[in-house]
Amino acid sequence: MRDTVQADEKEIHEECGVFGIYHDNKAASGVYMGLHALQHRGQEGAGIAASDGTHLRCYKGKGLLTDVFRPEDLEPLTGNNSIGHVRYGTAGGDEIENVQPIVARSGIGSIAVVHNGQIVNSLELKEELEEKGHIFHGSSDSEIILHLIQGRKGSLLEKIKAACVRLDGAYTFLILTEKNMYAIRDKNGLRPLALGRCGDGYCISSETCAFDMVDAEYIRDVEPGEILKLSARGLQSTFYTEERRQNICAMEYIYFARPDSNIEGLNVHMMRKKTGTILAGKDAELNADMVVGVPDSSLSAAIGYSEASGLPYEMGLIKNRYVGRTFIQPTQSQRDMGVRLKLSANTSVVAGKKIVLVDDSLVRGTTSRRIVRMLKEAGAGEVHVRIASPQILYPCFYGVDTSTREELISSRMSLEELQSFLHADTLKFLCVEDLQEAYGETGCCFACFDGRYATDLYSYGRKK
Ligand SMILES: O=P(O)(O)OC[C@H]1O[C@H](OP(=O)(O)OP(=O)(O)O)[C@H](O)[C@@H]1O
Ligand SMILES: NC(=O)CC[C@H](N)C(=O)O
Ligand code: SF4
Ligand SMILES: [Mg+2]
Repeated sequence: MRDTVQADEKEIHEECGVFGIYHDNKAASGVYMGLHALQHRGQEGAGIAASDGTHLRCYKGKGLLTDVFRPEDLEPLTGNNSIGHVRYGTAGGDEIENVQPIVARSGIGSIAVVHNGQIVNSLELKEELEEKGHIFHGSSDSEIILHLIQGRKGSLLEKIKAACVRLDGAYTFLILTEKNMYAIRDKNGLRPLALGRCGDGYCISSETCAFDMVDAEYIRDVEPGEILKLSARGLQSTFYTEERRQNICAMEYIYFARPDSNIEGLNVHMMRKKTGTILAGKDAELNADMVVGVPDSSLSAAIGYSEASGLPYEMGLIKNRYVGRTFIQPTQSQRDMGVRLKLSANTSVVAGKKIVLVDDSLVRGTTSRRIVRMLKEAGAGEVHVRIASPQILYPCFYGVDTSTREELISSRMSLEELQSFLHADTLKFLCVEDLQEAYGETGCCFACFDGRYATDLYSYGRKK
Protein backbone atom coordinates (compact mmCIF):
# COMPACT_ATOMS: atom_id res chain seq x y z
CA MET A 1 0.00 0.00 0.00
CA ARG A 2 1.31 3.47 -0.88
CA ASP A 3 0.49 6.23 1.53
CA THR A 4 1.25 9.07 -0.83
CA VAL A 5 0.75 9.51 -4.54
CA GLN A 6 3.33 10.48 -7.12
CA ALA A 7 4.28 14.13 -7.34
CA ASP A 8 3.81 14.40 -11.08
CA GLU A 9 0.24 13.08 -11.18
CA LYS A 10 -2.52 15.19 -12.61
CA GLU A 11 -5.84 16.01 -10.98
CA ILE A 12 -9.13 14.84 -12.47
CA HIS A 13 -10.01 17.30 -15.19
CA GLU A 14 -13.22 18.75 -16.44
CA GLU A 15 -13.82 18.38 -20.11
CA CYS A 16 -14.59 20.68 -22.94
CA GLY A 17 -17.77 22.61 -23.60
CA VAL A 18 -19.19 23.53 -27.03
CA PHE A 19 -21.81 26.14 -27.80
CA GLY A 20 -23.26 27.41 -31.08
CA ILE A 21 -25.89 29.86 -32.29
CA TYR A 22 -27.41 29.67 -35.75
CA HIS A 23 -29.31 32.58 -37.27
CA ASP A 24 -29.37 35.22 -34.61
CA ASN A 25 -27.89 38.68 -34.88
CA LYS A 26 -25.06 39.15 -32.41
CA ALA A 27 -24.43 35.41 -32.55
CA ALA A 28 -20.85 35.72 -31.28
CA SER A 29 -21.83 37.66 -28.14
CA GLY A 30 -24.52 35.03 -27.50
CA VAL A 31 -21.87 32.33 -27.81
CA TYR A 32 -19.67 34.27 -25.39
CA MET A 33 -22.52 34.25 -22.86
CA GLY A 34 -23.16 30.55 -23.43
CA LEU A 35 -19.49 29.69 -22.94
CA HIS A 36 -19.58 31.55 -19.64
CA ALA A 37 -22.14 29.05 -18.37
CA LEU A 38 -19.91 26.20 -19.62
CA GLN A 39 -16.66 27.52 -18.11
CA HIS A 40 -16.64 24.69 -15.52
CA ARG A 41 -16.02 22.26 -18.42
CA GLY A 42 -12.65 23.71 -19.43
CA GLN A 43 -10.38 26.49 -18.35
CA GLU A 44 -7.27 25.94 -20.46
CA GLY A 45 -8.36 27.86 -23.54
CA ALA A 46 -11.38 29.50 -25.15
CA GLY A 47 -12.36 30.62 -28.62
CA ILE A 48 -15.20 31.74 -30.86
CA ALA A 49 -15.67 31.59 -34.65
CA ALA A 50 -18.39 33.54 -36.47
CA SER A 51 -19.58 33.74 -40.06
CA ASP A 52 -21.60 36.38 -41.87
CA GLY A 53 -22.46 34.41 -45.00
CA THR A 54 -19.25 35.38 -46.78
CA HIS A 55 -16.46 35.46 -44.23
CA LEU A 56 -15.60 33.18 -41.35
CA ARG A 57 -13.50 34.73 -38.59
CA CYS A 58 -12.07 33.28 -35.41
CA TYR A 59 -10.53 34.56 -32.19
CA LYS A 60 -9.07 32.33 -29.49
CA GLY A 61 -6.51 32.21 -26.72
CA LYS A 62 -5.25 30.37 -23.69
CA GLY A 63 -6.92 30.62 -20.28
CA LEU A 64 -10.37 31.50 -18.98
CA LEU A 65 -12.95 33.04 -21.30
CA THR A 66 -12.73 36.39 -19.49
CA ASP A 67 -8.92 36.38 -19.80
CA VAL A 68 -9.05 35.60 -23.52
CA PHE A 69 -11.75 38.05 -24.64
CA ARG A 70 -11.80 41.81 -24.18
CA PRO A 71 -15.09 43.36 -25.40
CA GLU A 72 -13.36 44.73 -28.52
CA ASP A 73 -12.23 41.20 -29.49
CA LEU A 74 -15.85 40.23 -30.11
CA GLU A 75 -16.53 43.16 -32.45
CA PRO A 76 -14.89 41.70 -35.60
CA LEU A 77 -16.78 38.42 -35.07
CA THR A 78 -19.77 39.60 -37.09
CA GLY A 79 -22.53 37.50 -38.57
CA ASN A 80 -25.57 35.49 -37.55
CA ASN A 81 -23.82 32.17 -37.04
CA SER A 82 -21.22 31.36 -34.45
CA ILE A 83 -19.61 28.48 -32.52
CA GLY A 84 -17.37 28.49 -29.47
CA HIS A 85 -15.36 26.25 -27.18
CA VAL A 86 -13.87 26.08 -23.70
CA ARG A 87 -11.05 23.56 -23.57
CA TYR A 88 -9.46 21.17 -21.17
CA GLY A 89 -7.15 19.13 -23.34
CA THR A 90 -7.15 15.35 -23.22
CA ALA A 91 -5.06 14.75 -26.34
CA GLY A 92 -2.16 16.98 -27.36
CA GLY A 93 -0.62 19.79 -25.31
CA ASP A 94 -1.95 23.18 -24.31
CA GLU A 95 -0.32 25.06 -27.21
CA ILE A 96 -2.43 27.63 -29.05
CA GLU A 97 -2.74 25.39 -32.15
CA ASN A 98 -4.81 22.98 -30.04
CA VAL A 99 -7.09 25.68 -28.63
CA GLN A 100 -10.41 25.59 -30.47
CA PRO A 101 -12.14 26.45 -32.79
CA ILE A 102 -9.71 24.90 -35.25
CA VAL A 103 -10.11 26.56 -38.63
CA ALA A 104 -9.18 25.14 -42.04
CA ARG A 105 -9.24 27.16 -45.26
CA SER A 106 -9.37 25.22 -48.50
CA GLY A 107 -10.82 25.22 -52.00
CA ILE A 108 -14.24 24.26 -50.62
CA GLY A 109 -14.25 27.30 -48.28
CA SER A 110 -13.56 27.86 -44.61
CA ILE A 111 -14.50 25.35 -41.94
CA ALA A 112 -14.28 25.84 -38.17
CA VAL A 113 -14.67 22.96 -35.77
CA VAL A 114 -15.11 22.57 -32.00
CA HIS A 115 -15.00 19.23 -30.21
CA ASN A 116 -15.83 17.69 -26.84
CA GLY A 117 -14.61 14.16 -26.27
CA GLN A 118 -11.73 12.01 -27.41
CA ILE A 119 -11.15 10.05 -30.60
CA VAL A 120 -9.81 6.66 -29.50
CA ASN A 121 -8.47 5.68 -32.93
CA SER A 122 -6.77 9.06 -33.40
CA LEU A 123 -3.22 7.71 -33.48
CA GLU A 124 -4.10 5.15 -36.15
CA LEU A 125 -6.01 7.71 -38.22
CA LYS A 126 -3.21 10.26 -37.97
CA GLU A 127 -0.64 7.72 -39.12
CA GLU A 128 -2.85 6.79 -42.08
CA LEU A 129 -3.49 10.43 -43.02
CA GLU A 130 0.16 11.42 -42.69
CA GLU A 131 1.15 8.56 -44.96
CA LYS A 132 -1.23 10.07 -47.53
CA GLY A 133 0.54 13.43 -47.22
CA HIS A 134 -1.66 15.29 -44.72
CA ILE A 135 0.17 17.76 -42.48
CA PHE A 136 -1.35 18.47 -39.07
CA HIS A 137 -1.33 21.97 -37.70
CA GLY A 138 -1.59 21.00 -34.00
CA SER A 139 -1.30 17.81 -31.96
CA SER A 140 -4.84 17.32 -30.64
CA ASP A 141 -7.21 14.63 -31.87
CA SER A 142 -9.90 17.18 -32.76
CA GLU A 143 -8.22 18.30 -35.98
CA ILE A 144 -8.57 14.84 -37.54
CA ILE A 145 -12.18 15.41 -38.57
CA LEU A 146 -11.11 18.29 -40.83
CA HIS A 147 -8.58 16.07 -42.60
CA LEU A 148 -11.09 13.25 -42.98
CA ILE A 149 -13.63 15.69 -44.47
CA GLN A 150 -11.08 17.06 -46.88
CA GLY A 151 -10.36 13.63 -48.34
CA ARG A 152 -14.02 12.73 -49.13
CA LYS A 153 -16.29 13.27 -52.12
CA GLY A 154 -19.81 14.75 -52.41
CA SER A 155 -21.61 17.50 -50.51
CA LEU A 156 -20.20 18.70 -47.21
CA LEU A 157 -22.90 16.73 -45.38
CA GLU A 158 -21.84 13.56 -47.22
CA LYS A 159 -18.20 14.27 -46.43
CA ILE A 160 -19.01 14.77 -42.73
CA LYS A 161 -21.00 11.52 -42.65
CA ALA A 162 -18.14 9.60 -44.22
CA ALA A 163 -15.67 11.17 -41.79
CA CYS A 164 -17.82 10.21 -38.78
CA VAL A 165 -17.92 6.59 -39.89
CA ARG A 166 -14.10 6.51 -39.57
CA LEU A 167 -14.00 8.18 -36.13
CA ASP A 168 -14.33 6.00 -33.04
CA GLY A 169 -14.69 7.14 -29.45
CA ALA A 170 -16.47 10.05 -27.86
CA TYR A 171 -17.36 13.17 -29.74
CA THR A 172 -19.71 16.02 -30.05
CA PHE A 173 -18.66 18.36 -32.87
CA LEU A 174 -20.00 21.69 -34.05
CA ILE A 175 -18.89 22.65 -37.53
CA LEU A 176 -19.29 26.13 -39.00
CA THR A 177 -18.87 27.13 -42.63
CA GLU A 178 -19.45 30.52 -44.24
CA LYS A 179 -23.15 29.69 -44.58
CA ASN A 180 -24.16 26.65 -42.55
CA MET A 181 -23.68 24.88 -39.24
CA TYR A 182 -23.55 21.18 -38.34
CA ALA A 183 -23.93 19.50 -34.94
CA ILE A 184 -22.78 15.91 -34.47
CA ARG A 185 -22.98 13.39 -31.64
CA ASP A 186 -21.13 10.06 -31.66
CA LYS A 187 -23.10 6.85 -32.08
CA ASN A 188 -22.83 5.96 -28.35
CA GLY A 189 -23.92 9.42 -27.23
CA LEU A 190 -21.02 9.47 -24.74
CA ARG A 191 -20.92 13.24 -24.38
CA PRO A 192 -24.04 15.40 -23.98
CA LEU A 193 -25.38 17.79 -26.62
CA ALA A 194 -28.71 19.63 -26.60
CA LEU A 195 -30.64 21.66 -29.16
CA GLY A 196 -32.60 24.79 -28.31
CA ARG A 197 -34.70 27.45 -30.00
CA CYS A 198 -33.11 30.88 -29.84
CA GLY A 199 -35.20 33.72 -31.31
CA ASP A 200 -35.75 32.84 -35.00
CA GLY A 201 -32.81 30.50 -34.94
CA TYR A 202 -31.28 27.68 -32.95
CA CYS A 203 -28.64 27.13 -30.37
CA ILE A 204 -26.68 24.02 -29.50
CA SER A 205 -24.88 23.39 -26.24
CA SER A 206 -22.96 20.76 -24.30
CA GLU A 207 -25.23 21.54 -21.36
CA THR A 208 -28.70 23.01 -21.11
CA CYS A 209 -27.62 25.38 -18.29
CA ALA A 210 -26.15 27.61 -21.03
CA PHE A 211 -29.54 28.06 -22.76
CA ASP A 212 -30.71 30.43 -20.05
CA MET A 213 -27.86 32.80 -20.88
CA VAL A 214 -29.33 33.51 -24.32
CA ASP A 215 -33.03 33.05 -23.47
CA ALA A 216 -33.13 29.88 -25.51
CA GLU A 217 -35.79 27.25 -25.10
CA TYR A 218 -34.75 23.60 -24.89
CA ILE A 219 -36.07 21.50 -27.79
CA ARG A 220 -34.37 18.11 -27.37
CA ASP A 221 -31.06 16.32 -26.96
CA VAL A 222 -29.17 15.57 -30.16
CA GLU A 223 -29.44 11.79 -30.64
CA PRO A 224 -26.51 9.37 -30.69
CA GLY A 225 -25.20 9.09 -34.25
CA GLU A 226 -27.17 12.14 -35.39
CA ILE A 227 -25.94 14.94 -37.62
CA LEU A 228 -27.99 18.14 -37.63
CA LYS A 229 -27.55 20.52 -40.52
CA LEU A 230 -28.66 24.12 -39.94
CA SER A 231 -29.02 26.07 -43.15
CA ALA A 232 -31.29 28.56 -44.92
CA ARG A 233 -33.61 25.56 -45.46
CA GLY A 234 -34.00 25.11 -41.69
CA LEU A 235 -33.08 22.12 -39.60
CA GLN A 236 -32.25 18.82 -41.28
CA SER A 237 -31.54 15.62 -39.31
CA THR A 238 -29.67 12.60 -40.57
CA PHE A 239 -27.73 9.69 -39.03
CA TYR A 240 -24.27 8.52 -40.05
CA THR A 241 -24.84 4.93 -38.91
CA GLU A 242 -27.55 2.42 -38.06
CA GLU A 243 -25.61 1.13 -35.03
CA ARG A 244 -26.63 3.56 -32.34
CA ARG A 245 -27.16 3.29 -28.61
CA GLN A 246 -27.37 5.60 -25.68
CA ASN A 247 -24.31 5.46 -23.44
CA ILE A 248 -24.07 8.85 -21.80
CA CYS A 249 -21.09 9.34 -19.44
CA ALA A 250 -22.25 8.67 -15.87
CA MET A 251 -19.61 11.09 -14.56
CA GLU A 252 -21.55 13.91 -16.22
CA TYR A 253 -24.32 13.26 -13.70
CA ILE A 254 -21.92 12.55 -10.83
CA TYR A 255 -19.42 15.41 -11.11
CA PHE A 256 -18.94 17.33 -14.36
CA ALA A 257 -22.21 18.89 -15.36
CA ARG A 258 -23.78 21.84 -13.61
CA PRO A 259 -26.65 20.89 -11.27
CA ASP A 260 -29.09 23.06 -13.25
CA SER A 261 -28.45 21.15 -16.48
CA ASN A 262 -30.72 18.41 -17.77
CA ILE A 263 -29.09 15.55 -19.65
CA GLU A 264 -31.25 13.06 -21.55
CA GLY A 265 -34.25 14.54 -19.73
CA LEU A 266 -32.78 13.99 -16.27
CA ASN A 267 -31.92 16.93 -14.04
CA VAL A 268 -28.36 16.66 -12.74
CA HIS A 269 -29.18 17.99 -9.25
CA MET A 270 -32.10 15.57 -8.89
CA MET A 271 -29.95 12.62 -9.99
CA ARG A 272 -27.28 13.58 -7.44
CA LYS A 273 -29.96 13.86 -4.75
CA LYS A 274 -31.18 10.37 -5.64
CA THR A 275 -27.70 8.93 -5.20
CA GLY A 276 -27.57 10.59 -1.76
CA THR A 277 -30.89 8.95 -0.90
CA ILE A 278 -29.53 5.56 -1.95
CA LEU A 279 -26.42 6.10 0.20
CA ALA A 280 -28.64 6.92 3.19
CA GLY A 281 -30.56 3.68 2.60
CA LYS A 282 -27.34 1.75 3.27
CA ASP A 283 -26.90 3.43 6.66
CA ALA A 284 -29.96 2.47 8.68
CA GLU A 285 -27.76 1.66 11.70
CA LEU A 286 -25.58 4.78 11.61
CA ASN A 287 -26.19 6.99 14.60
CA ALA A 288 -24.74 10.33 13.39
CA ASP A 289 -25.49 13.96 14.29
CA MET A 290 -25.34 15.67 10.91
CA VAL A 291 -24.61 15.44 7.20
CA VAL A 292 -21.89 17.58 5.65
CA GLY A 293 -21.30 17.86 1.88
CA VAL A 294 -17.95 18.70 0.25
CA PRO A 295 -18.49 21.86 -1.79
CA ASP A 296 -19.34 22.14 -4.62
CA SER A 297 -20.42 19.16 -6.62
CA SER A 298 -21.42 16.85 -3.75
CA LEU A 299 -23.90 19.24 -2.17
CA SER A 300 -26.89 17.82 -4.04
CA ALA A 301 -26.05 14.25 -2.92
CA ALA A 302 -25.56 15.47 0.66
CA ILE A 303 -29.00 17.12 0.61
CA GLY A 304 -30.48 13.83 -0.67
CA TYR A 305 -28.78 11.92 2.14
CA SER A 306 -30.02 14.42 4.72
CA GLU A 307 -33.62 14.32 3.50
CA ALA A 308 -33.73 10.52 3.40
CA SER A 309 -32.00 9.96 6.75
CA GLY A 310 -33.72 12.76 8.65
CA LEU A 311 -30.30 13.99 9.81
CA PRO A 312 -29.82 17.76 9.61
CA TYR A 313 -27.72 19.10 6.75
CA GLU A 314 -25.06 21.38 8.21
CA MET A 315 -22.52 23.75 6.74
CA GLY A 316 -19.55 21.99 8.29
CA LEU A 317 -17.20 22.96 5.44
CA ILE A 318 -16.83 26.39 3.93
CA LYS A 319 -15.51 26.92 0.43
CA ASN A 320 -13.38 29.92 -0.43
CA ARG A 321 -15.27 31.34 -3.40
CA TYR A 322 -12.10 32.65 -5.02
CA VAL A 323 -10.65 29.17 -5.54
CA GLY A 324 -12.00 27.41 -8.60
CA ARG A 325 -12.35 23.78 -9.48
CA THR A 326 -9.02 23.43 -11.14
CA PHE A 327 -7.05 25.47 -8.68
CA ILE A 328 -5.77 22.16 -7.44
CA GLN A 329 -2.36 21.92 -9.06
CA PRO A 330 -0.50 19.15 -10.89
CA THR A 331 1.70 18.02 -7.99
CA GLN A 332 0.59 16.27 -4.83
CA SER A 333 1.92 18.98 -2.49
CA GLN A 334 0.22 21.67 -4.56
CA ARG A 335 -3.03 19.68 -4.52
CA ASP A 336 -2.86 19.31 -0.74
CA MET A 337 -2.33 23.05 -0.50
CA GLY A 338 -5.18 23.59 -2.98
CA VAL A 339 -7.69 21.69 -0.81
CA ARG A 340 -6.43 23.58 2.26
CA LEU A 341 -6.96 26.93 0.54
CA LYS A 342 -10.29 25.91 -0.94
CA LEU A 343 -12.04 24.32 2.04
CA SER A 344 -12.12 25.09 5.77
CA ALA A 345 -13.93 23.35 8.61
CA ASN A 346 -16.59 25.30 10.47
CA THR A 347 -15.33 24.49 13.97
CA SER A 348 -18.38 25.70 15.91
CA VAL A 349 -20.60 23.42 13.83
CA VAL A 350 -18.52 20.23 13.79
CA ALA A 351 -16.76 20.14 17.20
CA GLY A 352 -17.79 17.07 19.18
CA LYS A 353 -20.16 15.84 16.45
CA LYS A 354 -20.52 12.54 14.60
CA ILE A 355 -20.47 13.49 10.93
CA VAL A 356 -21.57 11.83 7.72
CA LEU A 357 -19.27 13.38 5.11
CA VAL A 358 -20.65 13.06 1.57
CA ASP A 359 -18.48 13.58 -1.52
CA ASP A 360 -19.46 12.79 -5.10
CA SER A 361 -16.33 10.88 -6.12
CA LEU A 362 -12.98 9.63 -4.92
CA VAL A 363 -10.25 9.82 -7.54
CA ARG A 364 -6.91 10.07 -5.78
CA GLY A 365 -8.30 10.58 -2.30
CA THR A 366 -6.63 13.98 -1.91
CA THR A 367 -9.83 15.85 -1.05
CA SER A 368 -11.40 13.31 1.31
CA ARG A 369 -8.15 12.61 3.17
CA ARG A 370 -7.44 16.26 3.75
CA ILE A 371 -11.01 17.02 4.79
CA VAL A 372 -11.34 14.16 7.26
CA ARG A 373 -8.18 15.45 8.90
CA MET A 374 -9.49 19.01 8.87
CA LEU A 375 -12.77 17.97 10.50
CA LYS A 376 -11.02 15.92 13.16
CA GLU A 377 -8.60 18.75 13.92
CA ALA A 378 -11.68 20.94 14.33
CA GLY A 379 -12.90 18.53 17.00
CA ALA A 380 -15.28 16.24 15.08
CA GLY A 381 -15.86 13.03 17.07
CA GLU A 382 -16.40 10.64 14.14
CA VAL A 383 -16.26 11.11 10.37
CA HIS A 384 -18.10 8.58 8.21
CA VAL A 385 -17.15 9.07 4.55
CA ARG A 386 -19.85 8.32 1.97
CA ILE A 387 -19.06 8.55 -1.74
CA ALA A 388 -22.02 9.04 -4.09
CA SER A 389 -20.46 6.97 -6.88
CA PRO A 390 -18.68 3.61 -7.21
CA GLN A 391 -14.92 3.21 -6.87
CA ILE A 392 -13.11 4.55 -9.93
CA LEU A 393 -10.95 1.63 -11.05
CA TYR A 394 -10.28 2.29 -14.75
CA PRO A 395 -9.08 5.29 -16.77
CA CYS A 396 -11.39 7.17 -19.09
CA PHE A 397 -10.51 7.45 -22.79
CA TYR A 398 -13.59 9.45 -23.72
CA GLY A 399 -12.67 13.05 -22.92
CA VAL A 400 -12.17 12.98 -19.16
CA ASP A 401 -8.63 13.10 -17.91
CA THR A 402 -8.65 10.65 -15.00
CA SER A 403 -5.16 9.54 -16.09
CA THR A 404 -3.74 6.08 -15.62
CA ARG A 405 -4.90 3.17 -13.53
CA GLU A 406 -2.00 3.38 -11.05
CA GLU A 407 -3.07 6.92 -10.19
CA LEU A 408 -6.59 5.88 -9.22
CA ILE A 409 -6.47 5.19 -5.51
CA SER A 410 -9.32 2.66 -5.53
CA SER A 411 -7.44 0.48 -7.99
CA ARG A 412 -4.45 0.32 -5.63
CA MET A 413 -6.09 -0.19 -2.24
CA SER A 414 -8.68 -2.47 -0.67
CA LEU A 415 -11.68 -0.83 1.01
CA GLU A 416 -10.06 -1.34 4.45
CA GLU A 417 -6.78 0.19 3.26
CA LEU A 418 -8.65 3.13 1.80
CA GLN A 419 -10.59 3.71 4.99
CA SER A 420 -7.41 3.88 7.03
CA PHE A 421 -5.65 6.00 4.38
CA LEU A 422 -8.47 8.54 4.70
CA HIS A 423 -8.54 8.21 8.52
CA ALA A 424 -12.30 7.72 8.17
CA ASP A 425 -14.29 5.92 10.87
CA THR A 426 -16.24 4.12 8.17
CA LEU A 427 -16.24 4.34 4.36
CA LYS A 428 -18.92 3.38 1.83
CA PHE A 429 -19.37 3.75 -1.92
CA LEU A 430 -22.30 3.21 -4.24
CA CYS A 431 -22.17 0.36 -6.75
CA VAL A 432 -23.02 0.51 -10.47
CA GLU A 433 -26.45 -1.04 -9.78
CA ASP A 434 -27.24 1.87 -7.45
CA LEU A 435 -26.47 4.33 -10.24
CA GLN A 436 -28.65 2.31 -12.62
CA GLU A 437 -31.47 2.51 -10.08
CA ALA A 438 -31.05 6.30 -9.94
CA TYR A 439 -30.89 6.85 -13.71
CA GLY A 440 -33.63 4.36 -14.64
CA GLU A 441 -33.83 3.53 -18.34
CA THR A 442 -31.12 5.99 -19.38
CA GLY A 443 -28.26 4.04 -20.95
CA CYS A 444 -24.96 5.10 -19.38
CA CYS A 445 -21.25 4.50 -19.71
CA PHE A 446 -19.87 3.16 -16.43
CA ALA A 447 -16.49 2.12 -17.84
CA CYS A 448 -14.36 3.89 -15.23
CA PHE A 449 -16.15 1.78 -12.61
CA ASP A 450 -16.54 -1.56 -14.39
CA GLY A 451 -14.00 -1.46 -17.23
CA ARG A 452 -16.71 -2.12 -19.86
CA TYR A 453 -15.80 0.39 -22.55
CA ALA A 454 -18.34 1.24 -25.22
CA THR A 455 -15.80 1.05 -28.03
CA ASP A 456 -12.57 -0.63 -29.01
CA LEU A 457 -9.70 1.28 -27.37
CA TYR A 458 -7.12 0.79 -30.16
CA SER A 459 -3.65 1.82 -28.99
CA TYR A 460 -5.08 3.42 -25.83
CA GLY A 461 -6.00 -0.11 -24.72
CA ARG A 462 -2.34 -0.72 -23.90
CA LYS A 463 -2.61 1.89 -21.12
CA LYS A 464 -5.60 0.15 -19.57
O1 LIG B 1 -10.18 12.14 -4.69
P1 LIG B 1 -9.72 13.39 -5.35
O2 LIG B 1 -8.53 13.14 -6.23
O3 LIG B 1 -9.48 14.52 -4.41
O4 LIG B 1 -10.85 13.85 -6.40
C1 LIG B 1 -12.21 13.89 -6.07
C2 LIG B 1 -12.65 15.28 -5.70
O5 LIG B 1 -12.40 16.19 -6.83
C3 LIG B 1 -13.63 16.78 -7.22
O6 LIG B 1 -13.78 18.06 -6.62
P2 LIG B 1 -13.20 19.41 -7.27
O7 LIG B 1 -12.50 20.14 -6.20
O8 LIG B 1 -12.41 19.12 -8.51
O9 LIG B 1 -14.50 20.19 -7.80
P3 LIG B 1 -15.84 20.70 -7.07
O10 LIG B 1 -15.51 22.01 -6.42
O11 LIG B 1 -16.82 20.86 -8.18
O12 LIG B 1 -16.29 19.67 -6.08
C4 LIG B 1 -14.72 15.86 -6.70
O13 LIG B 1 -15.92 16.57 -6.45
C5 LIG B 1 -14.14 15.34 -5.41
O14 LIG B 1 -14.36 16.24 -4.35
N1 LIG C 1 -11.91 17.41 -22.92
C1 LIG C 1 -12.20 17.41 -24.18
O1 LIG C 1 -13.33 17.19 -24.60
C2 LIG C 1 -11.00 17.62 -25.07
C3 LIG C 1 -11.26 17.66 -26.55
C4 LIG C 1 -10.03 17.24 -27.34
N2 LIG C 1 -9.77 15.84 -27.18
C5 LIG C 1 -8.80 18.06 -26.93
O2 LIG C 1 -7.87 17.51 -26.42
O3 LIG C 1 -8.77 19.23 -27.13
S1 SF4 D 1 -15.23 6.00 -18.61
FE1 SF4 D 1 -16.21 7.12 -16.89
S2 SF4 D 1 -15.66 9.29 -17.18
FE2 SF4 D 1 -15.26 8.21 -19.12
S3 SF4 D 1 -17.13 8.42 -20.36
FE3 SF4 D 1 -17.34 6.49 -19.23
S4 SF4 D 1 -18.39 7.04 -17.31
FE4 SF4 D 1 -17.61 8.94 -18.23
MG1 LIG E 1 -15.35 18.09 -5.00
